[in-house]
Parts: sequence; structure tokens; C-alpha cells
Amino acid sequence: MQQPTSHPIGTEKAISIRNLYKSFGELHVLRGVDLDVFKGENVVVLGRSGTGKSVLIKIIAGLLKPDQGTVQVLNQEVPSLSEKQLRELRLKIGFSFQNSALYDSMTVRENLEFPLVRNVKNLSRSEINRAVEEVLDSVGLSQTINQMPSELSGGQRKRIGIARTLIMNPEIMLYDEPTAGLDPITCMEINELINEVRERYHTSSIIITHDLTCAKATGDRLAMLFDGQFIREGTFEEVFETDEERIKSFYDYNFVE
Ligand SMILES: Nc1ncnc2c1ncn2[C@@H]1O[C@H](COP(=O)(O)OP(=O)(O)OP(=O)(O)O)[C@@H](O)[C@H]1O
Repeated sequence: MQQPTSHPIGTEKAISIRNLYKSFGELHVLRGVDLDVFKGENVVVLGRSGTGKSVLIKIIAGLLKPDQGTVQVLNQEVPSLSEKQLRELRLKIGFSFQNSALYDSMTVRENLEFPLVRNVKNLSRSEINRAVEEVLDSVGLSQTINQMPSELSGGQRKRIGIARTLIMNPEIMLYDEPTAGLDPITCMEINELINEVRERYHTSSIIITHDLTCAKATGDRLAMLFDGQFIREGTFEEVFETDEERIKSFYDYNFVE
């Protein structure tokens, strides 16, 4: 199995979260979360369904406001940012969300151009073409440039979705269940792509997954969220070499190889 490549991980933090709380009415989802992601690092967030993994990345992206705590992303305190500052910060964050669908009525080329043309003014046609060709090459799908999303496989659509975020040269990537619904070989290819993206774009990433093969293949560090807090953190082996019942049962239910 592919392991995360030996990539230099910085000492500077891309994301730093302290004492984060978030409730929805009586539902106390995050209860004192601390998390750091260093520059160039892939951090996998694990946890059972409904433990608040998506809420955590929505708070990081400024899509949800926390009740308490500090959330620093690229040295900016996210909950204090204005809408304009948030929009600027989000340009540096690539989102690969489960529902980040492509526009069905646009070709692959048009889908990829869309964020670039909307967010970067005064680009020439040849600069746009070059950017599209470069990201398609990065995800290994140059041949699909004139295809419609409906003509692509699930794995290809996922790759184009990732390419669409890469076109903005993000510093941070947030992957929410990147391998959900894909067959094992396509999962392995997406895991490799996540590692290649890090190599090529020097991104710092959070990868939310239930898929322990994905966690093992992509994570420099894993963090296990349980009952609103991180209960264990470390490499794959460090996290799972334990007699802790909650972690053992998570492993037994989720590891398929
Ligand atoms: N905007 C919201 N309003 C009310 N409740 C919410 C909201 N967003 C999330 N929740 C609740 O917070 C809890 C955590 O949701 P979240 O989507 O973060 O879970 P998750 O760990 O990502 O789960 P899964 O692995 O199933 O995607 C759930 O009980 C969910 O119903």
C-alpha cells in the first residue's frame, strides 16, 4: 500500500484550533477541540457518523460560526473576519466536498475555467487555457477536456472536482470523504492523487474519512474525534495500537483490506 511520501513538513502552522465549542440547541457537537495542521502536512480526521467532522471543517472555512474558541487559518482568526476577508481567505482553500458537484451543462474545460474567470480578473485566453491544461495534467485527465460530466466515471468526476479547486492554487485542501462511494481501485487512485496534490501544490490538508485505507495511505497524522473531542492523535500505528475499546471497535468496523 502507498504510504504518504517523505515530504518536508514545516514547523509553521497552516491551521491552529484551540478550545473550540459548537452546539446546535441542546446538541453539543464540538466540546473543546484542539487541532494543529502544519504547513505541508496531511491530517486525517476520523470519527463515527455525526461526531462533528463536517461541522469542524465548515468552521475552518468560515461557513459556520463557533460558539467559543480560536480558529486560526493562515494566521487569520476566521470567526472575526468580515465577509470580504472570508471570501479572500476561501480563495486560498480548496474544498473537495461530497456534494461539490460539477456543472452538468458545462464541459470539463468550462467547469475548470469557471472559478478562475470569476475570481481572477484580466487573464488572457492563453493564460486560462494553460491553467486548465496544467490542472488536468495534475489529475491525469487531459483527454477529458471537451467531455461533459455525464460522460465521466465517478472517480473521474471526483478528480475533475479536485482539479477545479487546484486551479486557484490553494494553500489548504479540505477533503470531506474523498473516497466515499468509489470502488477499491478508484479509492487507491484518489489516495495517490491526494498525496500527489500535496507534492505538486505544497498544500496543507485535512482529510475527513471513514475509510481507514485512505487514512493510512494519506495521513501523516490521524486525529480521532469522539464525543466532541479528539481522544487520540498520531500516526496510523500510534492511533490504532491500543486496547482502548472505542478505538478498537472503530477499527474493526471500518478497516477493510
Ligand atoms: N446547521 C446545522 N444545524 C443543526 N444541526 C446540525 C447542523 N450541522 C450539523 N448538525 C448536526 O451536528 C452533528 C454533526 O454533524 P456532522 O455533519 O459534522 O457529522 P459528521 O461527523 O461529519 O458525520 P458523517 O460522517 O455522517 O458525515 C449531527 O448530529 C448533525 O445533525
